[in-house]
Amino acid sequence: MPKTAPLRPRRRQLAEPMASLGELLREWLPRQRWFAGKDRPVAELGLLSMTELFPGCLHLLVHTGQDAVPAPGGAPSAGDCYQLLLGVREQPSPRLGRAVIGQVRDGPLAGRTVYDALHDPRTAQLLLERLRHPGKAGPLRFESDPARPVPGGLAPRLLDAEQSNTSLIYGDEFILKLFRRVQPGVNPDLEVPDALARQGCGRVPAPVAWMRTTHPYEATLGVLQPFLHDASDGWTLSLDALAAGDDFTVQAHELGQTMGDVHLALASAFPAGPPGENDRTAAAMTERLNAAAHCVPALQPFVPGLRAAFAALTTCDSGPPAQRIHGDLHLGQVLRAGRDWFVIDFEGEPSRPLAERRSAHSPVRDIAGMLRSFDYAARQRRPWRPEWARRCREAFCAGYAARAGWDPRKKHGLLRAYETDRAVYEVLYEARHRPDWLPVPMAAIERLAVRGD
Ligand SMILES: Nc1ncnc2c1ncn2[C@@H]1O[C@H](COP(=O)(O)OP(=O)(O)O)[C@@H](O)[C@H]1O
Ligand SMILES: O=P(O)(O)O[C@H]1O[C@H](CO)[C@@H](O[C@H]2O[C@H](CO)[C@@H](O)[C@H](O)[C@H]2O)[C@H](O)[C@H]1O
Repeated sequence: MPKTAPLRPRRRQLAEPMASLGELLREWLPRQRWFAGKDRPVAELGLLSMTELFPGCLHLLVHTGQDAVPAPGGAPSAGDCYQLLLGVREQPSPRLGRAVIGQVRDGPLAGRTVYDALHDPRTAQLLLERLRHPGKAGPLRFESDPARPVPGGLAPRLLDAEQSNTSLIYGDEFILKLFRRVQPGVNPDLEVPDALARQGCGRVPAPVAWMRTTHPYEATLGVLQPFLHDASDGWTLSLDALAAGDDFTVQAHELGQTMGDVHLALASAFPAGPPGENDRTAAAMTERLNAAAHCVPALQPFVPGLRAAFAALTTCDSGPPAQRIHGDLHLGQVLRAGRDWFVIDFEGEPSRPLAERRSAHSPVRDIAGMLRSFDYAARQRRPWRPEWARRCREAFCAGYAARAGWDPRKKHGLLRAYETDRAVYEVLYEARHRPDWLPVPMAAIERLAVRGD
C-alpha cells in the first residue's frame, strides 16, 4: 500500500504559492486543453492537497486564482480547483516528450523533473490496480462495484481527443475519465450513469470503479466504465455522412428515440423538479446573455433580438416538467455501435456550478443542445447544408416524440429560447477555447436574433 504525502505536509487550505513548482504549473496550466480560464493568466496558485500515490507519482489538487472577470454564469470567478498527477524523476527522459512540465528549482523537489504522469503507462497501470482493489491513500478513496469486476493486466493508452478532462483506455475494454476541474460534491458523471444502471437503462455505460477525495472537501476525481470499442461518436458519423452526401435521418430518428428513453429513465431515477417557471427561466437566460455579451462584444448587436426570444417565454406554457437531464448534449456525447446509440458524459456544461448541473431542468434544454449540434455539423462543409441539418433536426424530434410522449416541435417558443441560450453558451465556449470556431454559433445567433426560426 503506498504511503501518504511523505514529501511535504498537506496544508489545510490554500496558503502560500508553491515556489518554483508553482511557477512551472502557472505557466503550464493555461496551455492545457482542459484548463478553463485560458484567456487570463493564472495570478495565484495554491496547494490544496498532495498525496504520494505511488513512489514517483504525486496526486495534487491545486487552486488557481485568476483576475475577477465575470464567468459564464455572470458571477466573478472565485477560482478553480484542478486535479494533477505529477510524475517526479531525478533525470529528464526524452521518452516523456510533451508530458514534461519542467525542472523544479527549489523546495522539496529541487533539481527533479516533473511531468504529467497520465502520459506515463506505468502510472496508468498502477492507477488501474488501485481501482481494482478498493482502499485509501491519504484523503483519496478507491471504490468499485463488486458486481462488475475488472480484470488486471490491461494495457493502457491515453485517449487522444479534444477533451475537457483526461481519459485512459485499458485494453480497449475500459475507459477511465479523470476529472481535471474538481468541484465539491458528487460529479454527475458518476451519479447519473450509476442511477441509470440501477434503473436497468442499457443506453449509458455503467460505472465499474471510481476515485474520490475527502480533502479539502468531498469530491469525485475519476470514473472507470466499459469502453465501447466498436462504437463511433455521432459527430464523426455525421461529418462522414455529410462528406459522402449521405442522408442521416435514420440515425437521427434513432438517436431521438434513445434520448426519449434516457429522459424517461432519468425522470424515474431522480426526483422531479418544481413546476417550470418560465419567468425565472427567462430571467436566468437573459442574465447569461448579458454576461456573455460583456465577454464577447460580437454578441452585442444581437442582444435585443435574443432578449426577445427569452421574453417570449413568458407567454409559452411551461412545457414538460423539470427533471434531471444530460445538460451538455451534443453529437460528441453519443456513441453508435451497430444500430444502437449510447449516451456518455453526464457532467453538464463544464462552466456551470455543480449544484446547478445537479438540479432539475427542462428536458427541452437537451433537445436544443442536440438540434444545435446538427447545425454545427452541417456548417463544417462548404457549401453549408442547411437542408441536411433541418431534416436531421426534424427526424430527431420525431424519434424523441415517439418515446417521450411529447413532441418538441409543438413547443416552438420554448425550443427557440433554449436554442438561443445554448447558442449563447457556445459563443462563449468557442471564444474561450476555439476562437476559429466562433462563426459557427455566431451564425445561429444571427438567425435566432433576426429571423427567430
Ligand atoms: N464508454 C466509452 N466508450 C467509448 N468511447 C468513449 C466512452 N466514454 C468516452 N469515450 C470517448 O472519449 C471521448 C471523451 O469522453 P467525454 O466523457 O466526452 O470526456 P470529456 O468530458 O473530457 O470531453 C468521447 O468523445 C468518446 O470518443
Ligand atoms: O468537452 P465537452 O464534450 O464536455 O463539451 C464542450 O466541448 C464541445 C466541443 O468539443 C462543445 O460542443 C460544441 O462543438 C461540438 C463540435 O465540436 C458540437 O457538436 C456541439 O453542438 C457544440 O456545442 C460543447 O458545447 C462544450 O460544452
